[in-house]
Amino acid sequence: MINSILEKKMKITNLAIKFGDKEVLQSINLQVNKGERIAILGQNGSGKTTLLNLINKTLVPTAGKIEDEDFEINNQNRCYIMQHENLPSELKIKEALYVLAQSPENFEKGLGLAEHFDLTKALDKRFSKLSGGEKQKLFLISAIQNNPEYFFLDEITTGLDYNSRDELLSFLSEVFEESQATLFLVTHYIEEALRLCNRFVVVANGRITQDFTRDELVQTNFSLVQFDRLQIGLTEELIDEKTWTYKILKDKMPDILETRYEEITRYERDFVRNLGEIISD
Ligand SMILES: Nc1ncnc2c1ncn2[C@@H]1O[C@H](COP(=O)(O)OP(=O)(O)OP(=O)(O)O)[C@@H](O)[C@H]1O
Repeated sequence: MINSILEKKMKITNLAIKFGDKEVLQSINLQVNKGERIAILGQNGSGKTTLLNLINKTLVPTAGKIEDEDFEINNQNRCYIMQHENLPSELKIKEALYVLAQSPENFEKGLGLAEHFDLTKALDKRFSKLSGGEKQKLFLISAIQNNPEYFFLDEITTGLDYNSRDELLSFLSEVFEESQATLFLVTHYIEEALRLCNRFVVVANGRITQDFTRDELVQTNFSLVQFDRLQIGLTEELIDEKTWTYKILKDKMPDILETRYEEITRYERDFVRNLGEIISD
């Protein structure tokens, strides 16, 4: 079953886009298997959201092509969630799930998901009264109730505190464990990419400069500093001393720079996560 899904491919060739005179993406080449969960990483302004929007057809490229006949992405089978989504402030969660459900059965599924993910008590709360984490959960549930095959998630945990982010990531991990959906996730957070994705691509200088599967990361004994390189999208020669993450870690926790990500302690992990937040803000 999984094999037959993975045989379905999307092929992106020499994709480029300009905004006015500004060439944001110049030559993107990427082959995606259906069912992959891809983290799109890179510095601010590198073109991650633009790439996401080209793949989900919100934007039209100025050159190149996307061959995605095997995928058949449309408004019914995709969900697209961004940072700081909004709904009318007076709408209650239950009403939002109802309005956004594609059928009565899907609405029932939404209510079941709300119960499963501890939102039952909040069903009668108005949108304006929800916390940031509750809002993002609501958007995810309202999308998941419609059984999407494709997820386009753009910095959905930015601005959430540690506990809300942790909860949302557990929620999403559970969703993806039980589904064969394809995910494109734009994020600045190492933790988020590692928890949700099985492939990591970095966009820099209008191109994809790195492309790793999870297995490749594990086989190379990937350390934190290497992941930081990936995330920031610089080549080995340019990196070390020039990144803030590296400078701060070197100063505060020199030992963990070469420690394998899985082996660092919870405290160190939180430190790095907070550092990631400071840097990307
Ligand atoms: N509609 C638009 N019109 C003009 N310029 C745009 C438009 N959309 C994006 N850009 C520019 O394209 C570049 C890439 O933007 P994009 O949002 O894709 O980057 P990003 O990697 O997602 O950034 P961030 O990490 O800050 O969210 C930026 O310089 C941005 O200003």
